[in-house]
Amino acid sequence: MARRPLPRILTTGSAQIARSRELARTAADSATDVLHPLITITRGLRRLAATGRRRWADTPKDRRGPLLFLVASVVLVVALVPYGPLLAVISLMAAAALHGRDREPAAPEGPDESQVQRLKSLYEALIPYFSIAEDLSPLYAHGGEWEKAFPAYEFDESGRVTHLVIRYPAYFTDGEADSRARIEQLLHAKSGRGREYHFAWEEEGNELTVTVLPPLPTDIAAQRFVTAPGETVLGFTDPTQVRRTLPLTYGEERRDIPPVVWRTGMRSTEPHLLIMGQPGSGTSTLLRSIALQALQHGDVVIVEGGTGEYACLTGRDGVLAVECGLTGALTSLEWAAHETERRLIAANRARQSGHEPPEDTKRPLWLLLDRPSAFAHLAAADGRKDPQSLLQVPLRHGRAANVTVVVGEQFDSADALSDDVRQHTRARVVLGPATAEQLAGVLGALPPTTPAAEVPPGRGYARLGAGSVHRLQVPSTPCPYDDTTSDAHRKAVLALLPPRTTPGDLEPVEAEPAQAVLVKAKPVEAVPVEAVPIDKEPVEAASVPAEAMAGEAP
Ligand SMILES: Nc1ncnc2c1ncn2[C@@H]1O[C@H](COP(=O)(O)OP(=O)(O)OP(=O)(O)O)[C@@H](O)[C@H]1O
Repeated sequence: MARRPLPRILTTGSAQIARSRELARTAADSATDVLHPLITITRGLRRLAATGRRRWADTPKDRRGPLLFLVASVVLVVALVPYGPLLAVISLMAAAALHGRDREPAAPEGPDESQVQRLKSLYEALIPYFSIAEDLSPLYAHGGEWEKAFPAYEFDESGRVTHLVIRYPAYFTDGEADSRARIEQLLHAKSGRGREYHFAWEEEGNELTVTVLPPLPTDIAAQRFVTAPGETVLGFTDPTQVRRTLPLTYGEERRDIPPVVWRTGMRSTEPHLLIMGQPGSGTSTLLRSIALQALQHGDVVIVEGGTGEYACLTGRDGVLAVECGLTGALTSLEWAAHETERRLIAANRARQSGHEPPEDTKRPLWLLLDRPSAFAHLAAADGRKDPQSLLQVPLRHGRAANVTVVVGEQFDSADALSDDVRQHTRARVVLGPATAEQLAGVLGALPPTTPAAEVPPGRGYARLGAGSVHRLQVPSTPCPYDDTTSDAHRKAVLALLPPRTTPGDLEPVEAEPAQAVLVKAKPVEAVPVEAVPIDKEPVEAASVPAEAMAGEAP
């Protein structure tokens, strides 16, 4: 069959067509330039009309009548005012021109080339971990589709991953800490260097969500936190796991930050705290912060074996003792052990007789020990008791007696901690740089985040009982006599100190108001004393049961 010839225009006129196309395009461009204001105003009018329609649809039916009346009145007034209609038209055109302007060009969708490259290399790196030979249609395979494995991703301005959802096959052993750790290490090495990543494993959906965590704020000064009695703020954390926030003052600014709140007292499941860290990591600062909060509602005994700098607390209302020497430490802790027993016995008696526990058993008593291991060494050299042995009763029975023990210690002296301290401190904090072994040893679990490249003082992790591990930043609570720290932060601490009530050099033994109260309370029961005409001081009558109580204790 003979071929039909092509129309002439297609065979000979291609150059002409191209020229005509060019001409048409230029004409269209010029027309667009000329008509641009008109196009903008038309677009604006369209948008204004759409907004008006939407508003009308959103207006409840019962309000439409009055609205219509209002609009009609405005139109009438405008129509009657001299030049009103002209002004109205000009205003409408101006508003339309304003609304009709071109909006910001939409950001290009999907990752750019370098981002695709990053995701691809991450995908390739995960293949050995997320595939097995028996899998006939593996999600992870060389040359496979990374889009299926990474359903969601976000990048920062520098092109680094800030959020990534990773799908993995159901046979991956995501319940095993080692398997998880391998993936977390790989992701950190490949895209997280210098930043902290949070890993959320969703075992049911076989998905891992990786999120970059912003650094925790380091500029929070000591202040009165909005907490209930029995609550102590250890520091501040990420909003990912803590729903509660505290309103905080930052100079003149106010911000809401999620806190790590530790509950103490009778109903607490973690009534005592252990803080571990490297030298200079901020353990003394945290102890000072706890002391300032504790003094709001209770009494504090401080035993200092390091360079904790608690001089600012000496002689303040509620501070029963600040001990730096072995003898003082032993005396204070011995008293604290007896006081715990006394409180227990008094509370038990009250319970048995169907009364409320006496008031003097309810006031919280805090024993704060900074580096007690320093005394262990001294005591051994001197052939005396290790002060830590006196913590046995407060640690074992403190919860029922409202006695709380906080121990701060350095990693290199961890061996010197007594078994009681290890067993009964269920609230744990690690401050400063720490290895995975150290973190797991103290917290009993690894944090769900990668280690920070730079660890500021007061940065670490907290775990309350069997709860999750939280990142933690302790509020800056410097010793106010330390003039190397910020003036504002020192002043903030000074403002929180209770007034001085006793001379700074008083011995703790003299500061035993609780026992004195008990002694005075006793003669009420000792009715026979009143019946017999003996004008003895009640102190003598009461001193017998007080001693007997101490003797009864286990
Ligand atoms: N949360 C914090 N915010 C700001 N600075 C802090 C914080 N914690 C500690 N620092 C600063 O770090 C330094 C060391 O703190 P601190 O004395 O509390 O550490 P430490 O662990 O007790 O060490 P050491 O036992 O060697 O004294 C101090 O200068 C202190 O001001």
